[in-house]
Amino acid sequence: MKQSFYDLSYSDLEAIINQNNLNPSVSAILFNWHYKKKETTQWRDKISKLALAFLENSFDFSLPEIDTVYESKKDRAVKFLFKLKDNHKVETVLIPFNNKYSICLSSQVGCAMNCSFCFTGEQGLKRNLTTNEIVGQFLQAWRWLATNRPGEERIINIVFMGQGEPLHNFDSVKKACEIFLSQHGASVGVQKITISTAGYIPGLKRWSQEIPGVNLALSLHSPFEEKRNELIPINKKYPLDEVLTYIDKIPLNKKQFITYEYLLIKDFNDSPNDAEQLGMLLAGKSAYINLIPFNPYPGSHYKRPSLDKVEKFKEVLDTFKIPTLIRSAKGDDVLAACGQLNSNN
Ligand SMILES: C[S@@+](CC[C@H](N)C(=O)[O-])C[C@H]1O[C@@H](n2cnc3c(N)ncnc32)[C@H](O)[C@@H]1O
Ligand code: SF4
Repeated sequence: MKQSFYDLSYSDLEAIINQNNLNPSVSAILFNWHYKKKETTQWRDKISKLALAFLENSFDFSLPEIDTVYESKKDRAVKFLFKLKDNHKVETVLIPFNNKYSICLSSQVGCAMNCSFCFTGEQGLKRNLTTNEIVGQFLQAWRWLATNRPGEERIINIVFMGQGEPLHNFDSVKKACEIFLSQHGASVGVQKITISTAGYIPGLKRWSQEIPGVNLALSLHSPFEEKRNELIPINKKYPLDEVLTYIDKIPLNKKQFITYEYLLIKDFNDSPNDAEQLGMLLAGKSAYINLIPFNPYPGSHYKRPSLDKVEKFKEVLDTFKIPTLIRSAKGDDVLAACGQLNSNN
């Protein structure tokens, strides 16, 4: 089977082009057409016949197939169900703001972490996604926008908040980040990429050493170890205390901060005391808090707190002077909001 072109970082491609004595400009031409112009055919006319024959014999240029597109009637969010070559399926979401989008990428088919509030967790882990399947989600979503919402094909943030635990599939996620960041291609700014984790310490170590500029979001969800154990089983192996101690030691650049995501569940972790303890835990850190009211899904047993309760929770955090945002549930009418992705069909 041919290797996917979309698994190659720019330096991988350069090395292959050099080894095969092809014109060095081929690498820049390919990255420019695929990732900057996001165009799949015209690059073929821009290189020699020799280089074209070599590339077509060596690489697979196909992308994950779009199986179904779900467009929110409420807020222009778009969810894609992709069919992969082995018939596994995975979901990706375009989250709108103004006429731009953030893209929420999946890193695994399902997830091994089994969090008690997450539809993806219910799927279990089927397998890791390859780099080309991650990069492919981005390119296909961009092309869908160019065709269906011309003028709106502006994806300016990339968040690994779809299906899966990205730090549990570090190699593929890291290579995908390298491809997105490459100056020869999409040239996404490092601060525009965020990896969200449930707190998988081995992956945190690799993130801090290998792609430290990429933003990190920690799914915190309770300042209390016992309650967090109930929500995120991996907390029993990597307790919050150890995760925060590890994160605190990571040198951040001046513009960098850690986002702490806090899922709000009615009558479970939404009291003023929970907010107070959370504030005490994070006060003084380079922190942003994102409050995420629980998004229900078929068969879920938790409930979302009232908006009034959510706002009161935020008011307590405001007293600690920690910037806090209440995240709206975009695309929840098509099960496209946080934690509602599930491709088990
Ligand atoms: C689906 S996860 C993917 C990234 C990574 N696995 C993690 O847990 O951070 C992205 C975010 O969605 C949150 N989430 C999961 N299920 C949710 C639900 N039902 N309602 C609201 N947020 C949810 C997670 O806690 C996490 O903060
Ligand atoms: S919240 Fe994240 S880590 Fe937990 S099951 Fe869902 S995708 Fe996995």
